[in-house]
Amino acid sequence: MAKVRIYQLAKELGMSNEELLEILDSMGVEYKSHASTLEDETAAAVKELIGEQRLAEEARKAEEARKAIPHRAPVVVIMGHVDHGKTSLLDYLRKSRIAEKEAGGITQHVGAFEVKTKGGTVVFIDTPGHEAFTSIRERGAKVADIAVIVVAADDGVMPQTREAIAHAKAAGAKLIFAANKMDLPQASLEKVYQGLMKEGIVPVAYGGEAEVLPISAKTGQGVQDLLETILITAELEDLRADPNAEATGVVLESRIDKQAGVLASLLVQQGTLKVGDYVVAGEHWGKIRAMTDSEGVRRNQTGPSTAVQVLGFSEPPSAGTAFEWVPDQVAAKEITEERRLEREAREVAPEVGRPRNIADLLRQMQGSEQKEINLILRADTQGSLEAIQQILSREQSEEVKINLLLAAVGAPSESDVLLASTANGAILSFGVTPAGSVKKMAEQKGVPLQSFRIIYELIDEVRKMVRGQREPVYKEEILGQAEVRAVFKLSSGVVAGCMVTSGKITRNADIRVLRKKQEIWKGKIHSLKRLKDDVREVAQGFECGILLEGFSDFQEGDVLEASQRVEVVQE
Ligand SMILES: Nc1nc2c(ncn2[C@@H]2O[C@H](COP(=O)(O)OP(=O)(O)OP(=O)(O)O)[C@@H](O)[C@H]2O)c(=O)[nH]1
Repeated sequence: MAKVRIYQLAKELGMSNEELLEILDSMGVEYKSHASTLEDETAAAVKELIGEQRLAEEARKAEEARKAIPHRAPVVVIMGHVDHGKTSLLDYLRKSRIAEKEAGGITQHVGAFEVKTKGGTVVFIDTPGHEAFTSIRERGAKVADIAVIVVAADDGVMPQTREAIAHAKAAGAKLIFAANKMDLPQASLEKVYQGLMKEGIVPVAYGGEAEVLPISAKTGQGVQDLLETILITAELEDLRADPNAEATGVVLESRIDKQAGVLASLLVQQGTLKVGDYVVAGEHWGKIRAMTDSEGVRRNQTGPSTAVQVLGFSEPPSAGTAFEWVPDQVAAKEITEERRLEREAREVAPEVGRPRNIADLLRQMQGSEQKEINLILRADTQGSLEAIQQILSREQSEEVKINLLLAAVGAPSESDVLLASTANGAILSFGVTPAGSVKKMAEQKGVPLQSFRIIYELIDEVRKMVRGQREPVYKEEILGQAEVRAVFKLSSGVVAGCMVTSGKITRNADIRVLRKKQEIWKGKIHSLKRLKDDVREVAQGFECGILLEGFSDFQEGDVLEASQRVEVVQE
């Protein structure tokens, strides 16, 4: 390699000769002038140094830019076991907020409400429960920064408390615990502490990091402390949002009102939403005609960490969908139309790319340094659950970590599927059978769900995965057959006009051409059309045009057999 002269390197690095000479001086490199040549190693060292300096400068600028963005209020969701007091806590917070205002203030249900304290504002999502929350998360939007997990202090940690913890963690929310019903004589903070410790959560009182606040949603005792803890947690999280950015956020709720039309509650997370703006949410769009805040006040605009009810969507967007600002109606229509078409294509396409069992999950992680299997474990009894957990913890290896999202007694539920889908995890059940609806949902979402009757078979499965002993085995599955009824020679190639005589022909299938039952060619489809349209599949009884990749010598009466490779689930 030709040696580089100082002025050449300066040019390459986009700096002046003087600047580069200064750097060379600081490195102790000797030279005569800017025309002197540099050793290869010296040039490489200079480049590395400059690269590092530039990276540091970029990081500093990025941090400066971030700091210039104002803080925003934390958004909090309340979760917990049934009857532990989620609704009561929300009611208390809502009432205390109204009491601070003039009596008689009309509140408006907009999906979230603000509680203002001396230390700052906290936004609470109006609906308790983790399913809704996780389905929002599953759609890719993050709605809550903090989850308050309510645990009734007379009852202690219960199955849904565990689920709530798992869901909140999977969603990346910070957890704060509220030991509720402390007004009851049988309430025991100690019981809540013990229950949490069993889940591996160590309360501050025991030297750990988990904030556990004793409260009563009935009397209001401790609620102020809870609010303060939320604000402190939020401060540590350093939550910021740019009010000048294009508005984005999440649809919290939507419904059709007989008089007003479509009402949607939106949580603005970034930017400022204004009356007159166009927004898209999933496959729906709207022009914001009016906005009302939680106090029932008409607004012309609203900034980050606020919820408003808006008028202007022509159809209700689904709760949990992210929304975003778009410049005009043309963009709104085009984007929503594109999304609709994409969904339709997905619906007819066979599920590809989605993991179907743990081996697939692991393969997807190939390349990452430490693989982590996210598992949900369901078992018939606490005893078997603990036994499985203990053995599993020994099965982890340097490369593969087993991360138990949730270990609970009872059959896998739809909420488990949501959780697994969000966290890209798998569900293993022992001695319990998932309901048909749960299996179906798992299938739809591509969540691996496997049931076992013998503990060691379950362990064996995980062990094989962890040790990577299991190579996938495929078998061929025949999808269907089509008969060639006519041959068309077009400029694009020779198209076989076919009738699907059994099953279906899919666009991605492997094709075998059979003539008098003998295979004469094997390969892939180049295009599959019904009438003039490209389609993903054609079912029995329908005609279609098939162009193959590399075969054109069709004869009437040839049979095209479609098949696909499926992984054999090994026992
Ligand atoms: N004594 C006492 N009772 C409470 C307290 N908080 C809630 N309760 C009572 O506990 C019961 C359940 O409270 P909810 O607020 O409905 O509980 P939840 O968690 O929202 O219940 P679900 O919505 O069914 O999951 C109600 O009868 C409440 O009155 C409290 O702090 N003290």
